[in-house]
Amino acid sequence: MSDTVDDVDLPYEETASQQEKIESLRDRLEDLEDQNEQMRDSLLDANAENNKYQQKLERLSHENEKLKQSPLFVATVQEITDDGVVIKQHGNNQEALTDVTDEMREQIEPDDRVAVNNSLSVVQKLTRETDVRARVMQIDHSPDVTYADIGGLGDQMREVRETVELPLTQPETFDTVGIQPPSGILLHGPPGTGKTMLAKAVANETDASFIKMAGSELVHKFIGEGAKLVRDLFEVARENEPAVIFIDEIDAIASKRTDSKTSGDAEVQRTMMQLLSEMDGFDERGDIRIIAATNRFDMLDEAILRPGRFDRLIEVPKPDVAGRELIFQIHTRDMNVDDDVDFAELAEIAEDASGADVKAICTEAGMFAIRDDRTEIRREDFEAAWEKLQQDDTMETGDSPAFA
Ligand SMILES: Nc1ncnc2c1ncn2[C@@H]1O[C@H](COP(=O)(O)OP(=O)(O)OP(=O)(O)O)[C@@H](O)[C@H]1O
Repeated sequence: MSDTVDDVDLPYEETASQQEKIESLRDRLEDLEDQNEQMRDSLLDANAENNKYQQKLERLSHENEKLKQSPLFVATVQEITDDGVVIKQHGNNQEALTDVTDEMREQIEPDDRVAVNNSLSVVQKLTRETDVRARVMQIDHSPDVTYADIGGLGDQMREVRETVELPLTQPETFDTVGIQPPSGILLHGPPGTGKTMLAKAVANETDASFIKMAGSELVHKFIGEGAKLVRDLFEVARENEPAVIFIDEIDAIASKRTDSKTSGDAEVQRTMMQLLSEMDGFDERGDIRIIAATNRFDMLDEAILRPGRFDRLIEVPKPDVAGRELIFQIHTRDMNVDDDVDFAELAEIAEDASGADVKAICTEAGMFAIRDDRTEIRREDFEAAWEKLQQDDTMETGDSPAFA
């Protein structure tokens, strides 16, 4: 708006008469008014158009949100072709050819997992966070359990160290002796006896990542994905070498074959086969050790116990009286315990308690002291805690005194 009168191109000659100048200026004014009118119309049209697009955008965003909210299905990208994207749906394993936006096409690649809606359009690519594998697989780069935290499992600890720690820390010893280190070890025994702790401790003491997968979650929650998740598990371990893979509740994917031919069984079989084939390729696996755990040893399929697979079986029983005493000492390390508390005596009383039970007794004893407005935990607190635990357990299970 810096125009001054001097800049304006006057619509008349300097020599024109006053009357002619006025006429010319009036004409120019009319022209300008017309132009102004036209521009205002265009502006109004553009505004109306803009509103229309704005509304459309809002509607589409809303629909997009709705699409994302309605249940989505998980599929794996098989192939990206000029005709569209071939996806394989999880659950029914059916393949479908679907179209994707250019933007999505750039983001995805074969083997990616994607969420699809009812009409099988790809709505989003699953990232590691949203991806189920992040939910079935827990990766702990430095677990905080040490051997000193485990009470009463001397023999088991020695065996775990020999079979897991030695191949990781001194692989050359095995080369010199000319034997292959055991492939996988299987810890079996009642719940809450320290199987997970053993696996975590050995990972910690060898500076290995601890990668845990729960067998039951694998087959019950992520139907149709078991085999892929097992493949992913080993891939993640390779990315995080040295690593200890811990498969908890392995019975869920490796129980004896049943005669029933339901699709669920077929899925479990596929998952187990994948696990076996990963284990059979163990030689190339480098710094990865595999530990599995089960409370249902009797249920296991022989196939997983063959040489080269889980060929080292370690029983992790409930602690004996000396073990319970040690576990009491471990779990009261940071507690303000009265001098009159005798752990040997408590260990006698808490007969049949597992390590997890002993821990629960300690925590509960602390709660009794707090409720009684005390900061020191007395012998009667531990006794009351054990009583309570037994009662709770009888109410829950109707039988066993010790809970899992
Ligand atoms: N031997 C033990 N020494 C010290 N604490 C123990 C011992 N066993 C169990 N605990 C306590 O119980 C908790 C549960 O143990 P853990 O998860 O290792 O048992 P688990 O055998 O893997 O059980 P599950 O079969 O139910 O998975 C541990 O975090 C620990 O506090």
